[in-house]
Amino acid sequence: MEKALLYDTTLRDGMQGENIFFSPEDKVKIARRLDDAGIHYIEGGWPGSNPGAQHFFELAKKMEFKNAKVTAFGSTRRQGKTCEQDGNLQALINSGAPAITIFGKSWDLHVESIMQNTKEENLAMIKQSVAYLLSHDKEVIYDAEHFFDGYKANPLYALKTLEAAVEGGTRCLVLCDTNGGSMPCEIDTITRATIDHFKKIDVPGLIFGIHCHNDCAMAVANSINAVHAGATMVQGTINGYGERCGNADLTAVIPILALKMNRECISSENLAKILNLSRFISETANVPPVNSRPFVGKSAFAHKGGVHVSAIMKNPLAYEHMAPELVGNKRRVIVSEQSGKSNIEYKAKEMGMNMGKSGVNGHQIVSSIKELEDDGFEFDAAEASLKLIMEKLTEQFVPYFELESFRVTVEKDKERPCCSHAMIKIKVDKETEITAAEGDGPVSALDNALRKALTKIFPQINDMRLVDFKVRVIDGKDGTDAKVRVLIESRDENNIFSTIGVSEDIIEASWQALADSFQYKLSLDDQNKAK
Ligand SMILES: CC(=O)SCCNC(=O)CCNC(=O)[C@H](O)C(C)(C)COP(=O)(O)OP(=O)(O)OC[C@H]1O[C@@H](n2cnc3c(N)ncnc32)[C@H](O)[C@@H]1OP(=O)(O)O
Ligand SMILES: CC(=O)C(=O)O
Repeated sequence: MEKALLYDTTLRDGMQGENIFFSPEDKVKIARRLDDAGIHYIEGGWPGSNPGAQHFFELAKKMEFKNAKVTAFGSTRRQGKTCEQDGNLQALINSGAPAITIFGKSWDLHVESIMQNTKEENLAMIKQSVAYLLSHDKEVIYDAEHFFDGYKANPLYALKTLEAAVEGGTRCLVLCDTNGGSMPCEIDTITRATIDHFKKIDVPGLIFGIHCHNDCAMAVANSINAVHAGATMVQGTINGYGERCGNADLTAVIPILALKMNRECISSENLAKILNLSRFISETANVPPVNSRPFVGKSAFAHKGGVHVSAIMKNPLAYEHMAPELVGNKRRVIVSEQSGKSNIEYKAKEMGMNMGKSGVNGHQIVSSIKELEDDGFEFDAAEASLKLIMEKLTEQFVPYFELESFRVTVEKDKERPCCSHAMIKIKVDKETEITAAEGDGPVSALDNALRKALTKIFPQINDMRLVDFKVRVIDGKDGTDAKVRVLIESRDENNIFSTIGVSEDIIEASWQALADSFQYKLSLDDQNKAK
């Protein structure tokens, strides 16, 4: 089995992505998770760039890594300075990182018009900087910035820059598609030609790496093509964060290398941590996870079309390219207007529901759900309400409370902000409860009043809180008024669940979603007790 080396640059190139920021302490936590997942190199930042990066390397000196080597990133020395005079090279050495990655210029356009340098001085900068860092007992990885664009413009010079790095002593050349504009076939051809060139020179122990940006949505494909053409190291970031459109997403690259290309790079135990690693990093970056992200997204193994669900119930291979558990993900079935009876049967089993003795079958349930979706409901976003509807349709619904009436008032005067009050009358076990409460808004007042009424009888309600509230206006059909769809997300100690309400009136729609969340929470607790 051929080996692949996994090089993560989330903490450096990932942080060059818009809105991505990690404090040094965040970086420590992320580095631990990357190490725990078996990543081989963790690039911690550019110590010559900012105090935060330097602080991370101070913290990293005290850390023990079981799998990974920490790498500090920087550039070759500046023109007109010696290596000893170059603050950036000194900061790399002082970082204490055992490995150092420096980038140098491969494209004559950058050498001449951007650095306003000579080609010869650029070669000297590369060779001397590599040699200088090696003389300080560092492993040196050479990132050939813009290598593919440089090769296309002037192949002989681009190869000379790599030769300079090898003459300086590095044994790892990383070919970078810095602008992300290369196509997979170009990556393949140029990587092969470059590797063949160095085979003729015969440098013992020389390996190649790849670093791709995603400007043409090709970063993963280009990285995989480079490996196919002979590269060993793949640089990328978790979730594909990075400059402009990002880097090659390691949450896709790693499963592809391990499962599709049979490269020795990660144990199956660590591969199953990829989903949690992806979620942890998006949580730390405070960026919502992308549902459609291959392998690790919530929808990566979600089946919505009835034809698909019917088939995967017979054999998951029918619509899944791999078992979701291999990357820590799971299969999901969604019920919607695109469903057939199979979605209902699958869902009922998953929810631990039998179809009841009502004589209602999957076909009848699915057509009722299609009618509700036509009215504006959206059950793929509200599985708790879906369960309650299925219970109602199969005559298994046991209400914990019934609404008699509610009244909500909102007051505003020019002196004070808005203030909402709700009064609610409900029936629990033939007893009538009347309560009133205030809230920041009408839904919060209603939530507080219902909570107050139910807490006396069901104290477990206190474990549950409303965490998200979304309203969407849905176009009226057949000349009717526009409706609103309210989605509420609630959370208790162990569960997150979503409920839905639809009405022409926002308070009525909110009430439906709110009432479903309390009903669902109480039935969930009873089910758990019964287990
Ligand atoms: C492809 C990549 O993603 S490489 C990584 C890019 N990442 C970053 O830029 C983030 C960190 N950068 C920084 O904090 C700052 O840009 C610093 C500290 C590195 C440099 O800051 P400054 O000294 O103020 O320079 P500034 O950012 O304006 O310009 C970059 C300089 O580096 C030079 N340079 C660029 N690449 C290289 C290289 N490989 N070798 C030597 N010098 C280089 C440029 O020619 C320019 O030089 P100039 O100041 O003589 O014009
Ligand atoms: C080195 C690097 O980040 C690049 O070339 O894109």
